[in-house]
Amino acid sequence: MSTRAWQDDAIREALRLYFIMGSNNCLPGVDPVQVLSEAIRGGVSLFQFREKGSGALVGDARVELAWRLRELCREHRIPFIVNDDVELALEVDADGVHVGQEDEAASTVRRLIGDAKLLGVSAYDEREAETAIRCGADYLGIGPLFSTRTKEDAKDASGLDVLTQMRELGMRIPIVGIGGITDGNAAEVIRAGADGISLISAISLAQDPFAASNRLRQVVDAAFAGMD
Ligand SMILES: Cc1ncc(COP(=O)(O)OP(=O)(O)O)c(N)n1
Ligand SMILES: Cc1ncsc1CCOP(=O)(O)O
Ligand SMILES: [Mg+2]
Repeated sequence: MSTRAWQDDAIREALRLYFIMGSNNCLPGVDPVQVLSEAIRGGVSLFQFREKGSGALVGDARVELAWRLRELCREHRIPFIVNDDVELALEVDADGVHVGQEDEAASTVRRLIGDAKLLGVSAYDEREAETAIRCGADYLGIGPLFSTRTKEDAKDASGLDVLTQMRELGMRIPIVGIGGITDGNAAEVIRAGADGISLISAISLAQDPFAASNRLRQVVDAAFAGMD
């Protein structure tokens, strides 16, 4: 029997609108705490702190921002995930960690964080997905599905067939799509088999993060309602 604290249905619900952000993803002069606050008000269901890449905060400033965003999520009962950095996740008592293929091995991360925290793993194709599941992933981030300018070292866009094929192969693990997702293609991602959408720029660079996340949440919820 699994000793994991998170049930798949609760994970699927949390994945619906998964916002990822670091301070360098925001418009110049815009406070990331304000962006996340507005995004949560608009319907974000899960948040990942991803402070990396050019212009990212480092050292104490990075940890300080993690704490502020972590507290905001706790206040609103939104799970808080840390990208890449297990030590930081443990320090701020995050709800989980997300790692990719170039990061610390998923099996090691699972051992370090235990069964009470969520483990998200990125996968580009079915083979990486199968390995991630064997290594203890609670959910998969599949992508980039569409082309993205946000991640400097992103692979080429895969398109949506990878999602359809994973479901056809019988993979039932909670899945979130990532990469170039907007309100114009979000419904297709859900219809292809994802439990939710994860995105950065469609919210972090929006003039109105509340309106952007509200619209995205409506598109996702409508796509699920249309599949009933
Ligand atoms: C939900 C989600 N899916 C995929 C990723 C990408 O992870 P990774 O490939 O490790 O790349 P970085 O984000 O670390 O640059 C993600 N962060 N979140
Ligand atoms: C972190 C990450 N992993 C694959 S694509 C990507 C960036 C997603 O950003 P955007 O939603 O702005 O395309
Ligand atoms: Mg990573």
